Amino acid sequence: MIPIEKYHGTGNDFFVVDAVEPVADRRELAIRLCDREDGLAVGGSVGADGVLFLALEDGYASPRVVMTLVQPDGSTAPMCGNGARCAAAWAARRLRRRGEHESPDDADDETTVMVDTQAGTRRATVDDDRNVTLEMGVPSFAPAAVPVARDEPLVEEPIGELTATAVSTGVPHAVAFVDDVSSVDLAAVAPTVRHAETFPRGANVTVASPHDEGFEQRTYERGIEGETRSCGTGAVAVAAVARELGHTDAASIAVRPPGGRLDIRLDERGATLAGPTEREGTAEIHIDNPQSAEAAGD
Ligand SMILES: N[C@@H](CCC[C@H](N)C(=O)O)C(=O)O
Repeated sequence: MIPIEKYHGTGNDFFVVDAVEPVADRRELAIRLCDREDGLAVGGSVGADGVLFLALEDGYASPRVVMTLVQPDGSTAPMCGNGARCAAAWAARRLRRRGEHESPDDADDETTVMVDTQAGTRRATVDDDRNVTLEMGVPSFAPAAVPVARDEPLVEEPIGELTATAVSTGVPHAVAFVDDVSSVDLAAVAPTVRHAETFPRGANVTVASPHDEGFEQRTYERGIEGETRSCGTGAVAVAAVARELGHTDAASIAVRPPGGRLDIRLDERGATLAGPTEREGTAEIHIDNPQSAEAAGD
């Protein structure tokens, strides 16, 4: 039996599997468990936006968690903002249970964890209420970084029915500002942008519109091929593009995906992404037949 935990960050939900577990085919497991109709049911929902395989390495001054995200279509993503926040919350919970979370620069009620992703190592702080603040690096508009198949940054250009700006926040996003995100038929307009030739590795498609304290956000994700309740790299992309296009000069920007609120800070050192995480429940699966899993509850 393989233990599974379920976490979400503002509605972007993930199964978590400790990397020590003997999973021979991670792709096959993710495809099966994440299916929204026939996948694994935990905490009142079926399936998930991905499986996080996490390896906790605690022999460092700040413990590290090595994160691999396998998405519902079996692809891996180099970065996931909400996934990395959930990974940090998972690691902090383990460390606290072992009584190992103290490090010299930790505040009393915070745990610092380094999250190793394919996009780089990101520092995360986790408070007692499972709010996680994650360093996200410097968003890049450089064509090679996104990547886009051209020599100049792609800024406010028409692609399909959207006017998009391309940015990398660890993964590629095409961000389009619209009057009202709720009036966009994202399932209809996003696939043309997501598969546009200008994005050789595809793109996540994020729409944003002004909101009292910041911006509303909706994202159609690569690897899920549909809209998610929240996307952390997308929220940072909204903030970065808003700043680039002169829609805001605020240092702290609230971005509201359908699943909650994320707070982004931007300065010359890079972006931080902050918001809540939640541990929804647990299950155990037989690796040969994950669909027969029984939710164990907490
Ligand atoms: N939901 C994630 C982004 C996950 C990766 C994305 N689907 C991709 O393939 O680029 C987030 O919170 O950032």
